[in-house]
Amino acid sequence: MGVALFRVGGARRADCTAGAGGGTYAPQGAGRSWWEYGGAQGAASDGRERRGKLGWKFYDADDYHPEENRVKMAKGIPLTDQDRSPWLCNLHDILLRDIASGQHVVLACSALKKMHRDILIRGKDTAPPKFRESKEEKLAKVQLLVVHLSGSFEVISGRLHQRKGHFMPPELLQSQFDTLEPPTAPENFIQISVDKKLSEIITIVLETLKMK
Ligand SMILES: Nc1ncnc2c1ncn2[C@@H]1O[C@H](COP(=O)(O)OP(=O)(O)O)[C@@H](O)[C@H]1O
Ligand SMILES: O=C(O)[C@H](O)[C@@H](O)[C@H](O)[C@H](O)COP(=O)(O)O
Repeated sequence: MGVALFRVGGARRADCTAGAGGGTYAPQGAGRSWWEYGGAQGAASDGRERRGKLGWKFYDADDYHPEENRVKMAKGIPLTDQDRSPWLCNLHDILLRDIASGQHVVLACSALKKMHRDILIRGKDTAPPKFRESKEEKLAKVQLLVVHLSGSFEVISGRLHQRKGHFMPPELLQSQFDTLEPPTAPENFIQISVDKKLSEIITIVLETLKMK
C-alpha cells in the first residue's frame, strides 16, 4: 500500500547491514533510484510495467522475504514489525548497494507504516532524525517519490481472490488495512486509485517524475 521512488545517495546504517536478518534472501541488481509500494494493491504489476517503460531495474519485495515470513503469511498469520525488520533492512542494503552503480531502480513493497518506509530509506536507525541525516540523505529525501496505490477493501480483496500462486492469502488483507499508515507530509508522495487502469497509473507516475 504505497509506492516510493527514491534517489538516494546516503550511507548504509551500521545496524542494518546485509545479513541482518539471516534469511534466505536473493540480492541482485543495481540502481540509484527506486520506488516502492505494495500491499496487494497492484504494486508488483505496476512496478514491472513501469520498469519496462523506464528501463529501470525492478525489485518485488515479496521475493526477499525470509522463508519463515512466507510460512507465517501462508498460514494466515500477519507479520509483526519484528518479522519485517530484517526483510526491510535487507532491501535497504540491496538498494543502497545498487546506488553505487548509478542505475535507477523500482521497488514494489507493502511498506505499510511510515517506519517501514523509513527503514527502506535510511536503514534501521534509532537515532533522532536531526542526528542521523547527512547532507546527502537530505538531498536524497527531496528526490524520493512515494506512490500510494489506494483502493477499497472490496476491490483489492476481489483481485486477491483472483490472484493465483502467491503466498499471501486474501484473509490477511484486513490486517494490512488495519496496519496501513498512508503517507503524509513531509513524505514526498502521490496517491493513485487502483480503480484506474494500469496504463493510466503508469502515465500519472511518469508525468509526476518528469515534473520532479
Ligand atoms: N490497476 C489494476 N487493475 C486491475 N487489476 C490489477 C491492477 N493492478 C493489479 N491488478 C491485479 O491485482 C492483483 C494484485 O496485484 P499485485 O501486483 O500482485 O499486487 P501487490 O504487488 O501490491 O501485492 C493481481 O492479480 C493483478 O493482476
Ligand atoms: O502481494 C501481496 O499480497 C503483498 O505484497 C504481501 O505479500 C505482503 O504485503 C508483504 O510481502 C509483506 O507483508 P506486510 O504487508 O505485512 O508488510
